[in-house]
Amino acid sequence: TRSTRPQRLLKAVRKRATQGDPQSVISAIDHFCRHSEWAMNVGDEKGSILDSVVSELNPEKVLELGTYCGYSTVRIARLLPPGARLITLEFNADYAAIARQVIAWAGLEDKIQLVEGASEDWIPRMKEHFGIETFDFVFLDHWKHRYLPDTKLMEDCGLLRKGTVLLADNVICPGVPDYLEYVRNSLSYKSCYFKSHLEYTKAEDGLEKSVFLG
Ligand SMILES: O=C(NCCCCc1cc2ccncc2s1)c1cc(-c2ccc(F)cc2)cc(O)c1O
Ligand SMILES: [Mg+2]
Repeated sequence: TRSTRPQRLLKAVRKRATQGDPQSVISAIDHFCRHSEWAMNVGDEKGSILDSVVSELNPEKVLELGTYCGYSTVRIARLLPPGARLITLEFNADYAAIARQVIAWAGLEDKIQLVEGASEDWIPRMKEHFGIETFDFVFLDHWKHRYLPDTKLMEDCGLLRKGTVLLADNVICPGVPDYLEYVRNSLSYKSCYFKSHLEYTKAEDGLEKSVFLG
Protein backbone atom coordinates (compact mmCIF):
# COMPACT_ATOMS: atom_id res chain seq x y z
CA THR A 1 0.00 0.00 0.00
CA ARG A 2 1.04 3.62 -0.59
CA SER A 3 3.37 5.09 2.04
CA THR A 4 2.16 7.91 4.31
CA ARG A 5 3.51 11.46 4.26
CA PRO A 6 5.23 11.01 7.65
CA GLN A 7 6.91 7.86 6.30
CA ARG A 8 8.15 9.79 3.25
CA LEU A 9 9.35 12.59 5.54
CA LEU A 10 11.35 10.08 7.63
CA LYS A 11 12.84 8.61 4.44
CA ALA A 12 14.01 12.11 3.43
CA VAL A 13 15.60 12.58 6.88
CA ARG A 14 17.50 9.28 6.55
CA LYS A 15 18.58 10.21 3.02
CA ARG A 16 19.66 13.81 3.65
CA ALA A 17 20.50 14.18 7.36
CA THR A 18 23.52 13.00 9.30
CA GLN A 19 22.89 10.75 12.31
CA GLY A 20 23.50 12.62 15.56
CA ASP A 21 23.27 16.03 13.87
CA PRO A 22 19.97 17.72 14.89
CA GLN A 23 20.51 20.74 12.61
CA SER A 24 20.82 18.46 9.56
CA VAL A 25 17.55 16.72 10.57
CA ILE A 26 15.79 20.12 10.80
CA SER A 27 17.20 21.18 7.41
CA ALA A 28 16.23 17.87 5.79
CA ILE A 29 12.61 18.19 6.96
CA ASP A 30 12.41 21.84 5.84
CA HIS A 31 13.84 20.87 2.41
CA PHE A 32 11.31 18.01 2.09
CA CYS A 33 8.41 20.31 3.01
CA ARG A 34 9.49 23.09 0.66
CA HIS A 35 10.42 20.97 -2.35
CA SER A 36 8.41 17.75 -2.03
CA GLU A 37 5.34 17.83 0.24
CA TRP A 38 3.93 20.38 2.66
CA ALA A 39 3.60 19.07 6.22
CA MET A 40 2.35 20.71 9.42
CA ASN A 41 5.74 21.21 11.13
CA VAL A 42 6.20 24.58 12.82
CA GLY A 43 8.73 25.23 10.03
CA ASP A 44 11.90 27.30 9.71
CA GLU A 45 10.45 30.83 10.02
CA LYS A 46 8.33 30.24 13.14
CA GLY A 47 11.02 27.74 14.21
CA SER A 48 13.56 30.57 14.51
CA ILE A 49 11.19 32.42 16.84
CA LEU A 50 10.75 29.19 18.85
CA ASP A 51 14.55 28.86 19.03
CA SER A 52 14.98 32.39 20.40
CA VAL A 53 12.28 31.94 23.07
CA VAL A 54 13.83 28.62 24.21
CA SER A 55 17.42 29.94 24.15
CA GLU A 56 16.46 32.99 26.23
CA LEU A 57 14.55 30.85 28.77
CA ASN A 58 16.98 27.91 29.11
CA PRO A 59 14.19 25.70 30.50
CA GLU A 60 14.87 22.54 32.55
CA LYS A 61 11.35 21.07 32.29
CA VAL A 62 9.56 21.31 28.95
CA LEU A 63 6.15 20.04 27.80
CA GLU A 64 5.21 19.84 24.11
CA LEU A 65 1.59 19.17 23.17
CA GLY A 66 1.55 17.71 19.65
CA THR A 67 4.68 15.92 18.44
CA TYR A 68 3.66 15.08 14.85
CA CYS A 69 6.97 13.96 13.22
CA GLY A 70 9.19 15.43 15.92
CA TYR A 71 10.42 18.52 14.05
CA SER A 72 9.75 21.02 16.87
CA THR A 73 10.72 18.37 19.42
CA VAL A 74 14.19 18.23 17.84
CA ARG A 75 14.31 22.04 17.49
CA ILE A 76 13.63 22.51 21.20
CA ALA A 77 15.67 19.56 22.57
CA ARG A 78 18.85 20.53 20.65
CA LEU A 79 18.90 23.82 22.62
CA LEU A 80 18.30 22.37 26.11
CA PRO A 81 21.08 22.34 28.73
CA PRO A 82 22.43 18.94 29.94
CA GLY A 83 19.99 17.33 32.37
CA ALA A 84 16.99 19.23 31.00
CA ARG A 85 13.98 17.09 30.01
CA LEU A 86 11.28 17.40 27.34
CA ILE A 87 8.00 15.48 27.56
CA THR A 88 6.08 15.43 24.27
CA LEU A 89 2.52 14.14 23.87
CA GLU A 90 1.23 12.69 20.60
CA PHE A 91 -2.30 11.31 20.11
CA ASN A 92 -1.72 9.59 16.76
CA ALA A 93 0.24 6.33 17.07
CA ASP A 94 1.48 6.46 13.45
CA TYR A 95 2.88 9.98 13.93
CA ALA A 96 4.47 8.87 17.24
CA ALA A 97 6.20 5.92 15.55
CA ILE A 98 7.77 8.24 12.94
CA ALA A 99 8.67 10.88 15.54
CA ARG A 100 10.57 8.31 17.63
CA GLN A 101 12.74 7.49 14.61
CA VAL A 102 13.31 11.16 13.71
CA ILE A 103 14.31 11.90 17.32
CA ALA A 104 16.64 8.86 17.33
CA TRP A 105 18.25 9.97 14.03
CA ALA A 106 18.97 13.35 15.65
CA GLY A 107 20.50 11.53 18.66
CA LEU A 108 18.29 13.32 21.18
CA GLU A 109 16.49 10.35 22.77
CA ASP A 110 18.12 10.96 26.17
CA LYS A 111 16.47 14.38 26.57
CA ILE A 112 13.05 13.43 25.23
CA GLN A 113 10.16 11.34 26.54
CA LEU A 114 7.48 10.75 23.89
CA VAL A 115 4.13 9.76 25.38
CA GLU A 116 1.22 8.48 23.27
CA GLY A 117 -2.23 9.60 24.30
CA ALA A 118 -4.57 12.54 24.73
CA SER A 119 -3.49 15.72 26.52
CA GLU A 120 -6.64 15.79 28.65
CA ASP A 121 -5.85 12.29 29.94
CA TRP A 122 -2.13 12.86 30.55
CA ILE A 123 -2.01 16.39 31.96
CA PRO A 124 -3.71 15.36 35.24
CA ARG A 125 -1.19 12.51 35.61
CA MET A 126 2.02 14.47 34.94
CA LYS A 127 3.01 14.93 38.60
CA GLU A 128 2.55 11.37 39.87
CA HIS A 129 3.59 9.63 36.65
CA PHE A 130 6.63 11.71 35.65
CA GLY A 131 7.59 13.23 38.99
CA ILE A 132 7.12 16.70 37.53
CA GLU A 133 6.54 19.64 39.90
CA THR A 134 5.97 22.45 37.37
CA PHE A 135 6.98 23.13 33.77
CA ASP A 136 9.27 26.00 32.78
CA PHE A 137 8.13 26.01 29.14
CA VAL A 138 5.09 24.60 27.27
CA PHE A 139 4.82 24.50 23.46
CA LEU A 140 1.18 24.15 22.31
CA ASP A 141 0.83 22.64 18.84
CA HIS A 142 -1.94 20.05 19.13
CA TRP A 143 -5.71 20.18 18.48
CA LYS A 144 -6.54 23.88 18.29
CA HIS A 145 -9.79 23.44 20.24
CA ARG A 146 -7.75 21.93 23.13
CA TYR A 147 -5.36 24.87 23.66
CA LEU A 148 -7.72 26.70 26.06
CA PRO A 149 -9.16 23.76 28.04
CA ASP A 150 -5.68 22.21 28.41
CA THR A 151 -4.20 25.52 29.59
CA LYS A 152 -6.90 25.77 32.26
CA LEU A 153 -6.28 22.10 33.11
CA MET A 154 -2.53 22.79 33.55
CA GLU A 155 -3.39 25.71 35.85
CA ASP A 156 -5.78 23.55 37.89
CA CYS A 157 -3.23 20.71 38.17
CA GLY A 158 -0.60 23.15 39.50
CA LEU A 159 1.74 22.49 36.57
CA LEU A 160 2.43 26.20 35.94
CA ARG A 161 4.50 28.46 38.19
CA LYS A 162 5.24 32.21 38.26
CA GLY A 163 7.21 32.76 35.04
CA THR A 164 6.22 29.60 33.14
CA VAL A 165 6.18 30.46 29.44
CA LEU A 166 3.47 29.12 27.11
CA LEU A 167 4.22 29.39 23.38
CA ALA A 168 1.29 28.59 21.09
CA ASP A 169 1.60 27.76 17.38
CA ASN A 170 -1.08 28.57 14.75
CA VAL A 171 -2.83 31.36 16.61
CA ILE A 172 -3.92 32.83 13.23
CA CYS A 173 -3.98 29.79 10.92
CA PRO A 174 -5.85 27.52 11.65
CA GLY A 175 -6.45 29.94 14.56
CA VAL A 176 -7.30 29.63 18.25
CA PRO A 177 -9.60 32.61 18.98
CA ASP A 178 -10.87 31.43 22.37
CA TYR A 179 -7.31 30.75 23.63
CA LEU A 180 -6.04 34.15 22.37
CA GLU A 181 -8.92 36.00 24.01
CA TYR A 182 -8.19 34.22 27.30
CA VAL A 183 -4.40 34.74 27.54
CA ARG A 184 -4.63 38.34 26.26
CA ASN A 185 -7.34 39.38 28.74
CA SER A 186 -6.52 37.27 31.79
CA LEU A 187 -4.75 39.06 34.65
CA SER A 188 -2.80 35.82 35.16
CA TYR A 189 -0.86 36.16 31.88
CA LYS A 190 1.43 38.65 30.13
CA SER A 191 0.99 37.87 26.45
CA CYS A 192 2.62 38.98 23.19
CA TYR A 193 2.22 38.07 19.53
CA PHE A 194 5.06 37.15 17.14
CA LYS A 195 3.79 37.72 13.60
CA SER A 196 5.06 35.20 11.07
CA HIS A 197 3.73 32.92 8.31
CA LEU A 198 2.11 29.51 8.09
CA GLU A 199 4.95 27.02 7.66
CA TYR A 200 6.36 26.95 4.10
CA THR A 201 3.68 29.37 2.81
CA LYS A 202 2.96 33.12 2.45
CA ALA A 203 -0.22 32.92 4.54
CA GLU A 204 -0.16 34.86 7.81
CA ASP A 205 0.28 32.93 11.03
CA GLY A 206 2.07 33.59 14.30
CA LEU A 207 3.10 32.45 17.74
CA GLU A 208 1.62 33.79 20.98
CA LYS A 209 4.00 33.90 23.94
CA SER A 210 2.23 34.04 27.32
CA VAL A 211 4.01 34.26 30.69
CA PHE A 212 2.01 32.86 33.63
CA LEU A 213 2.02 35.39 36.48
CA GLY A 214 0.76 32.97 39.15
O1 LIG B 1 -3.83 20.61 13.29
C1 LIG B 1 -2.66 20.96 13.47
N1 LIG B 1 -1.92 20.45 14.45
C2 LIG B 1 -2.51 19.51 15.41
C3 LIG B 1 -2.55 18.05 14.94
C4 LIG B 1 -3.25 17.25 16.01
C5 LIG B 1 -2.37 16.23 16.66
C6 LIG B 1 -2.61 16.04 18.10
C7 LIG B 1 -1.66 15.84 19.04
C8 LIG B 1 -2.18 15.65 20.34
C9 LIG B 1 -1.49 15.36 21.52
C10 LIG B 1 -2.18 15.16 22.70
N2 LIG B 1 -3.51 15.26 22.74
C11 LIG B 1 -4.21 15.54 21.62
C12 LIG B 1 -3.55 15.72 20.41
S1 LIG B 1 -4.15 16.05 18.84
C13 LIG B 1 -2.02 21.94 12.54
C14 LIG B 1 -2.65 22.25 11.32
C15 LIG B 1 -2.07 23.16 10.43
C16 LIG B 1 -2.74 23.48 9.15
C17 LIG B 1 -2.75 24.80 8.67
C18 LIG B 1 -3.37 25.11 7.46
C19 LIG B 1 -3.99 24.10 6.73
F1 LIG B 1 -4.57 24.39 5.56
C20 LIG B 1 -3.99 22.78 7.21
C21 LIG B 1 -3.36 22.47 8.41
C22 LIG B 1 -0.85 23.76 10.73
C23 LIG B 1 -0.23 23.48 11.94
O2 LIG B 1 0.97 24.06 12.26
C24 LIG B 1 -0.81 22.58 12.85
O3 LIG B 1 -0.15 22.35 14.03
MG1 LIG C 1 1.37 23.84 14.30
